[in-house]
Amino acid sequence: MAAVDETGTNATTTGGPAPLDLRNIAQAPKALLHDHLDGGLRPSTVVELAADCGYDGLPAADADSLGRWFRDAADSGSLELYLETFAHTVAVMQTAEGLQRVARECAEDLAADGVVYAEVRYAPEQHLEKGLTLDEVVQHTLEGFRQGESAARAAGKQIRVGCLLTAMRHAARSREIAELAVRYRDQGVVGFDIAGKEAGFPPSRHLDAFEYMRANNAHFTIHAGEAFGLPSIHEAIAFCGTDRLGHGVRIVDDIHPGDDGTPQLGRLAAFVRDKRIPLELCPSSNVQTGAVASIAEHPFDVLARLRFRVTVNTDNRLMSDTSMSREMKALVDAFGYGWSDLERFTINALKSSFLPFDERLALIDDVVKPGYAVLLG
Ligand SMILES: O=c1[nH]cnc2c1ncn2[C@H]1C[C@H](O)[C@@H](CO)O1
Ligand SMILES: [Zn+2]
Repeated sequence: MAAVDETGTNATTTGGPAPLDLRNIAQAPKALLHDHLDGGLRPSTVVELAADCGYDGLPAADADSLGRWFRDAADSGSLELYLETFAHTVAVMQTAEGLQRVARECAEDLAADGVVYAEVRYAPEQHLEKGLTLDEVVQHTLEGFRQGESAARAAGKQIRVGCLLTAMRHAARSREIAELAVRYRDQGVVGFDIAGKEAGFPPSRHLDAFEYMRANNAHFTIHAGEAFGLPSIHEAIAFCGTDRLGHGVRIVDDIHPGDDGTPQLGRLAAFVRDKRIPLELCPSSNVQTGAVASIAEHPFDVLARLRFRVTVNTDNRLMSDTSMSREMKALVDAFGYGWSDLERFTINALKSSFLPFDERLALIDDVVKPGYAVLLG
């Protein structure tokens, strides 16, 4: 993989590290663990699918205005208001064609941005309004991901997409969705998750779903420690046995300066770090929902310096008007990271992925390390 500078020339010809600009970051192999299918549609696709399926509730008629509307509406300072914007994407993802197209474009867009491995999640229970069954929803989405992987390959880009099935935490279908995830584990579903409003809906409401996953040696992550703090993280780990934390950013509330000023970890933070529990951090999304005040004040750097298993994620590319490369660039600008930091975050993500171990290793050794070696110069 050749790195290019802003003029499009090959960075390796000049020697030394490639400039850390957006274009070169897009060339770097990246791994993404936390991206919502219904939060990553192209605005133009939302407009077209709405016309196809007769949805007349869109807040804007053309793709550019609609893209701006999503970003502005999601910039709400509250998770509850942020989540309201999904009504419009979910509305156009109710048919076989809609689901396949959105999944295909998701894989293509991530691949074009240099993502080589992605775990993309969505809640099948939200896509039954026009009569599809849960199984059909999963089958159409998996078919879309496979089509997107092939299209990316034809365009010279390599990507592997694993799917996570999410249950909505305010609803009562989590056990059913966990069973669905296990049923499709050999066809591209790599794990399970719960998402939605955090306050008032603790992860322990869904204990039987997590027990089912554990009983089947299957992987799961839990959105926790985003809009609600340490109790939610504690439950997700201690009672539910989560493999990873979706966001988990509020773990920083259990880290305080000691008498000599160095950060001291409370028991929960120490447990998360000791156990290498991955944090699926999503910087831009956290600013939009008010979980943190700005990227510069994001605990990402504190956690990275303390050697937590930090990973960089997009959460919702449409609502945050972002991409994997832009999230990385924002962190580079805020904290002065270099290529070796970005490589470490990428390897962290692959180590934490729900892929079989040998496949994780192959991506790290054959794709990620050689890719960053070129950029490091
Ligand atoms: O960041 C989030 N926190 C909690 N729930 C979320 C977040 N982003 C998306 N969701 C919800 C809205 C989607 O409809 C659902 C499934 O992808 O997950
Ligand atoms: Zn999320």
